[in-house]
Amino acid sequence: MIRLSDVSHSYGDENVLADVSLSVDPGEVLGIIGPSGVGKTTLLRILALFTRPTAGTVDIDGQAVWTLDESDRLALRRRVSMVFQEASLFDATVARNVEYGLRVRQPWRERLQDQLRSVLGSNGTHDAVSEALDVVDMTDKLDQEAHSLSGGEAQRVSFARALACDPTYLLLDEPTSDLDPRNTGLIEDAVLEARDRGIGVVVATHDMHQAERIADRVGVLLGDGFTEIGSTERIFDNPTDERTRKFISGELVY
Ligand SMILES: Nc1ncnc2c1ncn2[C@@H]1O[C@H](COP(=O)(O)OP(=O)(O)OP(=O)(O)O)[C@@H](O)[C@H]1O
Repeated sequence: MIRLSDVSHSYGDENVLADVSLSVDPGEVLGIIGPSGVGKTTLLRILALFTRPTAGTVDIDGQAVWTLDESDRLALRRRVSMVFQEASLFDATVARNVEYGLRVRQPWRERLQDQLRSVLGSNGTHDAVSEALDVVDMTDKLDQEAHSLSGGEAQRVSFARALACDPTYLLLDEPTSDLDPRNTGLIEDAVLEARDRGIGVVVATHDMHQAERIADRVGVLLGDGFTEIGSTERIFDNPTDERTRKFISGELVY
């Protein structure tokens, strides 16, 4: 479990998050909804251990990550994959892009072992790469150059790159904000497949309907913290906080 307890974060004088607490379990989808600029990316970066919060604690499986030394923290960080809002692929084929994600996440000992024993499947592609591309329906584009992909395809490859590492936790920052309905549906299906594999998925989105479709629990980020966090059904059908109710009904416009 990743757990944030009373986490606050500021950039200089600007307080972005205040006393945020949440937990993410393997095998669930947690949706973080809130308007643009409220701090969703900051929250994901804290969960990914990229950003150290100004205050509060971040635990992974009971270990307070910011009290650990660098190498122990890096070992925990390898269990978390993040997909950014913009797909950032290298100038190489789809397969190489996904494989690269796999390699950089491997501890050097495993990389060495992989080089010593053959890890290639019959078609010359690492099994984890093919499987991850299959989840996003991109196996037929293995050899295509990344720069020639459409925006939706590139985002699906980014997703596959994150999934191929076999993370315990997968963090997605507005994964479909610029995508058409077909690509959005493919990514949403892939999120559910990741969850069914036992991965804990966090999806930050300003699209509350997306959260309603795919999340098991939802946290509503308004102002500098959660107005509430709970089961998707309860948050959408019976919010206890007035600001949540207004945000979900569209009365609260940012
Ligand atoms: N590195 C940084 N330095 C200074 N301010 C920052 C930094 N990163 C984010 N901010 C500020 O923190 C606030 C929250 O930003 P953040 O990107 O976390 O929000 P968001 O909810 O993800 O927004 P969006 O949905 O538009 O991406 C914004 O006011 C932003 O300008």
